[in-house]
Amino acid sequence: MAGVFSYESSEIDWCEDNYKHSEHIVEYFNTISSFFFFIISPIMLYLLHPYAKERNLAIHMVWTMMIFVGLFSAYFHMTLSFVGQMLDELSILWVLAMVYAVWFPRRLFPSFIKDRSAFSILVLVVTIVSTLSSFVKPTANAYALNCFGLHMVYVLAVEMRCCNDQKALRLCKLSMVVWVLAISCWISDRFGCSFWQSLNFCYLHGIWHILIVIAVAYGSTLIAYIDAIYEIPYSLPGLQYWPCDKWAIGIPHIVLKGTTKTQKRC
Ligand SMILES: CCCCCCCC/C=C\CCCCCCCC(=O)N[C@@H](CO)[C@H](O)/C=C/CCCCCCCCCCCCC
Ligand SMILES: [Ca+2]
Ligand SMILES: [Zn+2]
Repeated sequence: MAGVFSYESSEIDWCEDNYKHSEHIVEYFNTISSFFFFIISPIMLYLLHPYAKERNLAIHMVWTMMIFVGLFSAYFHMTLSFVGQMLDELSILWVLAMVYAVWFPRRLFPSFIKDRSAFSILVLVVTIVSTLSSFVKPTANAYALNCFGLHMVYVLAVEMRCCNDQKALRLCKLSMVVWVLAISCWISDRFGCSFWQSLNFCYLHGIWHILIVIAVAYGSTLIAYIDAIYEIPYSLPGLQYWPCDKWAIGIPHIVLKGTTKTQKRC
């Protein structure tokens, strides 16, 4: 039993050299880069608050759980233990489940689903089954998670087809580019390690950590914006960048220019 906690008990070993910078941390750069989740998550929680307050406070679960993804990712790369691997992957699975439950467009629900509560129960059942199956062949989990990720990207692309808001279209292109770069780093680290070792550059998985957080921040804001347009249209949602809207890059967030629940009551 203790074996599952022991260093290097996971079948997965990323390209970065083990114990290169510390005798206690197996993959140093991969561990350090996981802390990027701790920087972005509180900012996203703060920026999404006006929209979450208006729509549903459960939305905050997404970025709260992302803090745990960062924590478990750091623990996994620090130890490369089997427990670390499962915590890392299962935390991602449950964030994805949360994203589906709160943001999956109602128009795309299967015909036998009546409302979002019924859809959330379906997501919960699928997630529990996936959690149990993840112990059958743990090396396959990461590929399954990327397939769910790919499905989210497809949903976003479908939703953006009839959008003519220039700011949203630009954000969509940017998030897709960052996601493609991120997934290229992940695949290249997994399958092209000997090439990167010959160049003495084994940091692609750490770069993936940084890029995927940015892609999720951009993509989740966009899907939340589309959700706000359909679900709380009276609040006149718009997109803005933090810290300065005029800058070419920044962190996108939703601003509500119309009435809110509290104003409606008055
Ligand atoms: C369409 C917009 C929806 C955006 C919301 C997507 C929600 C994504 C939920 C969690 C993503 C966190 C991923 C971070 C992983 C960091 C930990 C890590 O590196 N783990 C690896 C082992 O160390 C493991 O091998 C990785 C497995 C693959 C995870 C796949 C996650 C899919 C992410 C999809 C992102 C879509 C962004 C869309 C932008 C257009
Ligand atoms: Ca390694
Ligand atoms: Zn990782």
